[in-house]
Formats: sequence, structure tokens, C-alpha cells
Amino acid sequence: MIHVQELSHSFKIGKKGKEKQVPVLKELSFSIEKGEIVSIVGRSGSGKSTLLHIMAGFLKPDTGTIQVDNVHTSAFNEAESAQFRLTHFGFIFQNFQLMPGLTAFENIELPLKLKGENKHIRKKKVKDLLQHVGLTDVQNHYPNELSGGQQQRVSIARALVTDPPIIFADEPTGSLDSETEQDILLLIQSLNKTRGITFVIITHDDTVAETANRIYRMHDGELTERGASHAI
Ligand SMILES: Nc1ncnc2c1ncn2[C@@H]1O[C@H](COP(=O)(O)OP(=O)(O)OP(=O)(O)O)[C@@H](O)[C@H]1O
Repeated sequence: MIHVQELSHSFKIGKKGKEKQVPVLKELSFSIEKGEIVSIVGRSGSGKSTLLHIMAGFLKPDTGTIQVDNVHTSAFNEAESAQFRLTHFGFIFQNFQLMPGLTAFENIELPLKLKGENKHIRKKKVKDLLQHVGLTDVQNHYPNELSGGQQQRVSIARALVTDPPIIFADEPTGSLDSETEQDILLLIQSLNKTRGITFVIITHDDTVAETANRIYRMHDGELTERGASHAI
């Protein structure tokens, strides 16, 4: 589903004229198959977010290629990347990123409104997802009237509402206590099983990483599959 080939990226840092090129990702090659939960685990600063931004097309790699569903996404321009994201990717963030002035229902509905979906279909899809993530009773609450776990459920439903095949989750449980973290990880596993959605979870936490079918560890700009003794 996602095939990354010899991907490298570095950042220029320092004052003008004295910039240094710092390599962050070094010739990474790996695959993510349809229907998998994959985690990419590594310390702060190891390059996980950079890799996610490149896979999602927010950032161009210096070298290397990315294919998603056999489409060469790394060759896209900005507009093409944005269009591809709308139909293929959903995103979940550590701090939920909900609209404070919209209710749970309205937050989940928003991507469908932006897509121009009709009211009847919007209502049906949002109701169905509210039920799936266990939020029907609080659908008219605003984000500040919801617990952290409930807010993350809203953001998961919002990511799913346009039916993207792949969800990128950047530290999805980073703001939650350990019990709520488990609830959210179980929800991700259930959505993966029942809807066949591929999840890519970025985390620094080994417990969260264990949720995945496949774990990649990021270290010094290189990626190893857990259990493998060589860089992939
Ligand atoms: N725009 C940028 N310009 C220069 N350096 C950057 C930029 N973005 C990231 N870096 C550097 O690249 C390295 C990797 O950063 P990245 O955010 O990908 O790591 P991370 O593993 O996601 O960390 P965290 O878990 O703290 O979010 C870090 O050393 C960071 O300082």
C-alpha cells in the first residue's frame, strides 16, 4: 500500500552563510501493507514526524521515492499532494485539534461539508460513526465539555468520516492517562479490524507501539524492523 524506497532527508540549520546540512532520514526503504497497524517508534528528535510529513506529502524528500497504491506520490506538486491527501489520508493528533465552536457532531461532520456532501448522507455517516466510537450520548457537547478520551474519539471519527484507507496518528495517546490510552488503542484496533483501515502510528512510547502488527524503530535516521538485526 505504501512503498518507501531509499528515502533521505536533511535540514539546513544555523545562520545564513554558516548553514550546516543535518541528515535526519538516511536511505529508508520499507513497506506498509493494506490493513496493517504499523508503528514507528523512536526517541524525540529521531525523525518520526519528518517521516510522517514526507509520507503524507507535506514535505518533499531530498532523494528517494514514495508510492501509495502504486501512485508515485513523491512526484506530486503541492496541489496534487493536497488533493491526494483528501481522498487517501486521515490524521489524528496528540492535541486532538478540534474546532472549539462546533459540537462533537459538527466537528465530525465538517470534512463532509467541505467536500459538499448532502445533508442526508452527512447525518447518516456521522450518526453511524458516533455510535462506532461510543459518543452518541454526547454528540451535542462542545470539545471543552468532553474528556480527553472523548475528544480523541471525536477526532478519530472526524478522520474516518471521508472513508480514507490510511490514517496517520501522531502520538494519538500522548495527552491521555494510561487507562484512557488503552481505550483509544483498543478503538484503533477495532476500527482496523471492522473497517480494514490501515493505521500508521508515530510514538515514542513502546507500550503504544506494541498495539501494531509491525513495529519500525527509528534511530540515528535509520529504520529497523523490530526483531530484525539489520537496517531495512
Ligand atoms: N524545519 C526544520 N528545520 C530544521 N531542523 C528540523 C526541522 N524539523 C525538524 N528538524 C530536526 O530534525 C530532527 C528530527 O525531528 P522530528 O520532529 O522529525 O523528530 P521526532 O522523532 O518526530 O521528535 P518528537 O518525538 O519530539 O516529535 C530534529 O533534530 C529536529 O530538530
